[in-house]
Amino acid sequence: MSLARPLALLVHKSPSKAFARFPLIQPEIQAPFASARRLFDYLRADPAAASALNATYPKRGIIKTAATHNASTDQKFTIDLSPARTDLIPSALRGTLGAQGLDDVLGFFSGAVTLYVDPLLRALSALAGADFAPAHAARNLNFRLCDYHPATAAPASANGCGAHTDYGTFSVIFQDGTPGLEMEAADGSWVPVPGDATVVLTGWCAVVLSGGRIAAARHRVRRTPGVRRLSAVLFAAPDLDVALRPLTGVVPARRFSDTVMRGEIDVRWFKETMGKTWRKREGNEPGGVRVSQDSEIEKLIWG
Ligand SMILES: O=C(O)CCC(=O)C(=O)O
Ligand SMILES: [Fe+2]
Repeated sequence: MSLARPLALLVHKSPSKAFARFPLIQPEIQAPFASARRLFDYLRADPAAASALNATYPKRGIIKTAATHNASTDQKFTIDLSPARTDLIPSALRGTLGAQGLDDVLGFFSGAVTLYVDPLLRALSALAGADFAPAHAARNLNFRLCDYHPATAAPASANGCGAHTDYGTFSVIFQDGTPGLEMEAADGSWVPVPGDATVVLTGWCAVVLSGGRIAAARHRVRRTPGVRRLSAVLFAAPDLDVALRPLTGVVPARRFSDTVMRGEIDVRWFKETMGKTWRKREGNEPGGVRVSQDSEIEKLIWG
């Protein structure tokens, strides 16, 4: 019924049969997981350092540890960075954390940006039949480290990260070799992704900009009790002032809501609105945990 083509690339040496239909590319860079682990361990052992880091971004904080006391939310810890946030860290703290793994982590993300952002924007442009580059000129990027640590409020829970669709254009997920990431197949079943694959997933903004010619990939992370898993994710989204509607020149593959077609939603508003339900699922904003944030977004986008 729809022409939508999901973009799910796996960078994996020995592709499993389940992903044979996806294009595969060789891994070109590895995330520094020993350094990421060191950074999480250092910040969790030193609450004063964690508070000092969070004070550089008082709106939301940088390291999030709600899972230590909240059993019903995602059972993970995250460190959310961006080029702008990193610049706000005072130099003494930056030096301390740099030696505790942050330098390696930021060096890695900067290499990943160089290697992945332009080629992936070109790939999406080819799928959509319109140029994605102008809407991404200002580089609205976020870097996230996830630590699915066994010691959380619900150590036996399998819920590492609830089912969701990323809000932006694409996300590149680097994994430490531990399985747990799953992608939703067309029939609604969950397909495990090999733990050593690097995965490129598209998000809601890719769906809208491409006029529905690119689909978004719903995914989740399941935990194995007692097993620690780390991931590093590079998120790319359109510039905040871009109107969230099909790019000029795109013939929509399906009907969007009038709100979207009139260009009434911009990326800043969409990110803020989606982020709210997101943070509830992750336990970083008060409110009930929603079963699905995606149905609400679908209503807004498809009308
Ligand atoms: O940890 C992972 O593999 C995925 C994390 C994720 O989907 C997210 O943070 O949006
Ligand atoms: Fe995600």
